[in-house]
Amino acid sequence: MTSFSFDLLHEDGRARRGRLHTRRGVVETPVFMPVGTQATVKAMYPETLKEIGAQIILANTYHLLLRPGHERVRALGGLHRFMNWDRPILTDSGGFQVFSLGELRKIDEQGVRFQSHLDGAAHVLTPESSIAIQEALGSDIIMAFDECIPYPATREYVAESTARSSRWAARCRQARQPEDGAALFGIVQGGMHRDLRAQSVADLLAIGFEGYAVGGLSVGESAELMYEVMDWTMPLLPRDCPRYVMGVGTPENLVEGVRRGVDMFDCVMPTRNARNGVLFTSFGKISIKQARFLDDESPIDPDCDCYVCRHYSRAYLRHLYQSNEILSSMLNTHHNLHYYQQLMARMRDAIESGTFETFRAEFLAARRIDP
Ligand SMILES: CNc1nc2c(CCNCC3CCCC3)c3nc(N)[nH]c(=O)c3cc2[nH]1
Ligand SMILES: [Zn+2]
Repeated sequence: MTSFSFDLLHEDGRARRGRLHTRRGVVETPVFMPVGTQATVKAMYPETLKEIGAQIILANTYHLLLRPGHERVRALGGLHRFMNWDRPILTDSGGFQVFSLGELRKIDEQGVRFQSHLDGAAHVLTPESSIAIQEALGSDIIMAFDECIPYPATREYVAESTARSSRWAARCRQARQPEDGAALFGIVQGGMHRDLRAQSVADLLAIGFEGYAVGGLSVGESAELMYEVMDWTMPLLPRDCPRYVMGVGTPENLVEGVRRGVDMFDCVMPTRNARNGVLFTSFGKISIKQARFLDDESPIDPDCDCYVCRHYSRAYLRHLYQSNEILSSMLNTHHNLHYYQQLMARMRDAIESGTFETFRAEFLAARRIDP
């Protein structure tokens, strides 16, 4: 059983070009991971995900625990077989979704008690059960069970919650089955406090993980504050381990995160925005429902070489969206995910050739909206 490892191949300033070796294949970093909440990246065939360059996707403990149930997925051969995706899958541990989706919930030392947002049934997630669920799903990268601290929060709450997440992290390490080749990542908390972030990193390093995520960001804080927390936290993490910032972000966030030494990202933005008709381009976002696209025969982005931009006009995509056609979500998602993957591929190349700062300057200069 090949175990998990990370190669640091190039550095350009604090930007890093690396390679993850997982039990289900290699992942070139920096990488953007499309979100597949309910065992599907919405509106995308797995074959199309591969065509646009997706190397690894996310799934979620919270959703799959509730439906169809992790034991059912295990009995059906695991998540990869279930959804016909033979590349790596990273699973989040469920805590974040309990807070952002679940109804009534109660958090204590044991874990989180909550009611299903589907049928109100009572459930409990603990560090031990979250790990067991992710193992049952067949996850290749398992996330520690943590509390994503809301923002804003009192310093006292941040300190207490972060200390509890550190205790939970130790329980996750203990709960992991030995050597099944899947990796376990710790998640740094600490809110927006430099000393509490440093304490959280120290706690996790003492336990030891194959990779380290920075949690508690993209929770309503400004981009500047998010970057400041990255500036404090990245240098404290081991240089030879992958760093993953959870729930981030816009194309600009990805460029600024890579510049600060982040290797892995996930965000629902490209897929969710696509279904709402918001499309990403090299010159900024456009909302395809606008009347100005009624007779516009040009592609979404003249600089994009994706299947959608090669075959369909803005006028047609606007028509599909206005008509609430299923193909609208399919084509918009295909283009947005292709844009995100291309952005990451360009950053990987730029770091390799030592031209990341030039890439960043050109990326920022192009951000305007066409008249
Ligand atoms: C959007 N902002 C944000 N997301 C965060 C997430 C979720 C990341 N995305 C998970 C996918 C979405 C559904 C299926 C899996 C966070 N997750 C954890 N465990 N901890 C965080 O601090 C944490 C923090 C986060 N901030
Ligand atoms: Zn395109």
